[in-house]
Amino acid sequence: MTTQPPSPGSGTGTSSPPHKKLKSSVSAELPDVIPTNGFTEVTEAPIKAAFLPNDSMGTTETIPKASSSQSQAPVKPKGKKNRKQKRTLPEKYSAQDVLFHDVRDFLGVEYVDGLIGKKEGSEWEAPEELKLFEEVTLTVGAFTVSGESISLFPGDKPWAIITPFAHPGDRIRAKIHKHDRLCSFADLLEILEYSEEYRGGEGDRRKYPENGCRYFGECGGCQLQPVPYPLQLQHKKRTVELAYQRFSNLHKDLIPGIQDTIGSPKQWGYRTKITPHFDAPPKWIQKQLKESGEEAALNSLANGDGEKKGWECRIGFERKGRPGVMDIEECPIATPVLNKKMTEERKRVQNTIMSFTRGATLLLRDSLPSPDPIPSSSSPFSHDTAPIIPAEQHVAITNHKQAVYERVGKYIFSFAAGSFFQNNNSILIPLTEYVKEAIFPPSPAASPASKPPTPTPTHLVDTYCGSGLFGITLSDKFEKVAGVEISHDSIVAAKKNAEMNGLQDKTTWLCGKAEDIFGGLAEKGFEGGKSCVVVDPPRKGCDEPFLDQLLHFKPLTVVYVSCNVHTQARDVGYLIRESESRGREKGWKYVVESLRGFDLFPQTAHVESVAVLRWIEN
Ligand SMILES: C[S@@+](CC[C@H](N)C(=O)[O-])C[C@H]1O[C@@H](n2cnc3c(N)ncnc32)[C@H](O)[C@@H]1O
Repeated sequence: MTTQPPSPGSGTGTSSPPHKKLKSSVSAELPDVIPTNGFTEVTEAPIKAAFLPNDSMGTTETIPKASSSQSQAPVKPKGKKNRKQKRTLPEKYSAQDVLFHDVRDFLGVEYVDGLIGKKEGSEWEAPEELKLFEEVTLTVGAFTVSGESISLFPGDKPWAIITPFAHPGDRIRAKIHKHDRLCSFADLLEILEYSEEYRGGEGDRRKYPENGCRYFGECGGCQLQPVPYPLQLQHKKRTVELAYQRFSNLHKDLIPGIQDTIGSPKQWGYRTKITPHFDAPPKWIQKQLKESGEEAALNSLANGDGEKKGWECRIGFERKGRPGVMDIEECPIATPVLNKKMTEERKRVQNTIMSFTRGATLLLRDSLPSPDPIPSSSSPFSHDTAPIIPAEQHVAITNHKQAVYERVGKYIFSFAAGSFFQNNNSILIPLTEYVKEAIFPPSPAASPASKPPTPTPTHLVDTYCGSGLFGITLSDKFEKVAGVEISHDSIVAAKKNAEMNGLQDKTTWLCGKAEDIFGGLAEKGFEGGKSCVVVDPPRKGCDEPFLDQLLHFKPLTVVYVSCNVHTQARDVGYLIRESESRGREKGWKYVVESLRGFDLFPQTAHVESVAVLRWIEN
C-alpha cells in the first residue's frame, strides 16, 4: 500500500485554484491585452463521460462533435499567440499518463488513436479558436481519475478541458492557462450552477458551513470533499476498474468484477501524519530588515510586517497547480492532536523564521502515549488489559527519530516518527482482516476460481514489510512469518514489534531488497507450496526480477496491496500472463480472484488497491 502516502496539498499539479485567490500569481501570466469577451459557451453536457461512476468497465464512447451552434463564436484575443506546447510524452503509469488515458476515453478511443496514428502531431494543436487566457463557460462531463473535472470544448476539433474543483454536471466559468496533448488546463473562476448529484457531502460548505475545509478551492489536497461519501467510494471503484482495463494488458475475462470500495471508519480527522512546509525568507528581505536595524521586526514578519514588505511567512501545503506554499492553520483530515500541535509549531517557526536560510518541512505524527512499561519479549503487550486510549489523550511527535506507538486491534506497533507507517489508523483493522480472509476464505465457495480448493498455507512472507504491519497482524494464522524490507530502521522496528507482541519465535525479519530474499527462504523452511506472500511495494510497484522470483517461488496465494493501482495493474498483468506461459506444461497458473479498493484517504482521489491472486492447477 502506500509507500509515500500523498500529503495534503500534493496534487498532480496540472491546474490551479479559483481566480479570486490567485490574483497575484495569475497576473504574472496575463497577456498584454486581456480578451474582455472571449467566452465560449457549451450549452449541453458532453454526451457521456468515459468514467462517470455508473459506467460499466470497458465501455468508451466516441463523443459526437458539439455542433457549432452550441457555442458562441469566441472572440480572438488581440494579445499573445498560443504558446508552443512542449511535446513531452508522460512517463508510463505516471499521473500525467493516467490523465492522458482519461482524455482519450473522454474524447473517444477511436478518434484519439486515429489522430495520433496519423503522426501529424495535430493532437498537440489546440483548436484555433481556443486561446490561452480565454474564459470559457462549460458543463462538466466527468471526473478524471485524480478528481479534477473534464469538459468538452465545442468546436470542429474534439478537445478536452481539465479544471480543478468542479464536478460532473456543474456549469462553470474557467480560464485556460495551458495547452497540452488533446486537452487544455484551466483555472476555475466560478461555478454558475452546481450539480446536486455530486455535491451535498459532509464537506460541502454550502450545506454544512461548519464542515469541510476552508482551504478547499486552493489547497491541492482534498478534491473530492464536497462529494457525498458513497460517490467518493464509487469513484475509487471506477479508478480500480480503469487501471486494470488500461494497464494490466489482460483479456477482460481474466479480470474479475471490481468489488465495492471499503470505506474508512473515519472520514475526517483520520490522518496520523502531516508534513507542512515553509519557505525561508528571501535574501532581499533579510538584508533589508537587517540593514534597517529592525531587530524586533525580524521575528514578527508573520504578524504582518513581512507582508507589508512584500513577503509573507506561509506554513502549510502546496497550492493546487501553482508553485509556493499556502498558509494553513488547520487541516480537517488530520487528527485533533496534530491540529493542536500544528498551532504550536506554526508559532515556533513564525517566531524564528529569520533564522532559516532554507525552507523546511515539519513532521507531525500522532502517537499513543509511550506505554509504561514498554512491552518486551519477556512481558509482551496484552490487549486484554491495555485500555483503548481516546484520541484526545494521544500525543503529537515532531522528532523524526522519536518512537511513535500505534495500536492495530490486539497488536501494538512502534516505529521512528520519520519512517513509513500507514497514515489512517482507523481503517487498518478492516484492511488487515480483509487480507487475512482473502488468504483463508471462509468456504470454498468464496474462492470459486480455485478448484479444487487450494491447500491451506502455514507460512507467510511479508515483502516490503515496513515495520511488520501485515506479518504481525496476520501472524496468528501462521506457523512461521518472514518479513523483508529495504530500510534498516524499519526492519529493526519490525523485529522489536514482533518482540513487543510476543511473536519473536515465529517471525524472521530480513533487511534487503525484496527481490533478493526468495533464495534464502527455503533454508528457513519456507516453501512456495505452503506459503502465502503479501506484496506491498512503493508507488513505483515491483521490479521484474522480484516478480520472476515470486513466480519461481510459486506461493499458494499472493495478496498485492498497493497505493498505486496503475503499477499494481501492470504487475498483476505480468504475473498472470507469465504464469500462463510458465505453468502451461506443468498445468498450473495464477488467477486474479478479487480486486477491491480501500479508502485510506477519504476526501482525496487516492485509492489503496488489494488484489488477490490464487495459484491453481489447470
Ligand atoms: C508501502 S510501504 C509498505 C510497508 C508495510 N507493508 C506497511 O504497510 O506498513 C513499502 C515499503 O517497501 C520498502 N521498500 C522499498 N523498496 C524496497 C525493495 N526493493 N525491497 C524491499 N523493501 C522495499 C519501503 O522502505 C517501505 O517500507
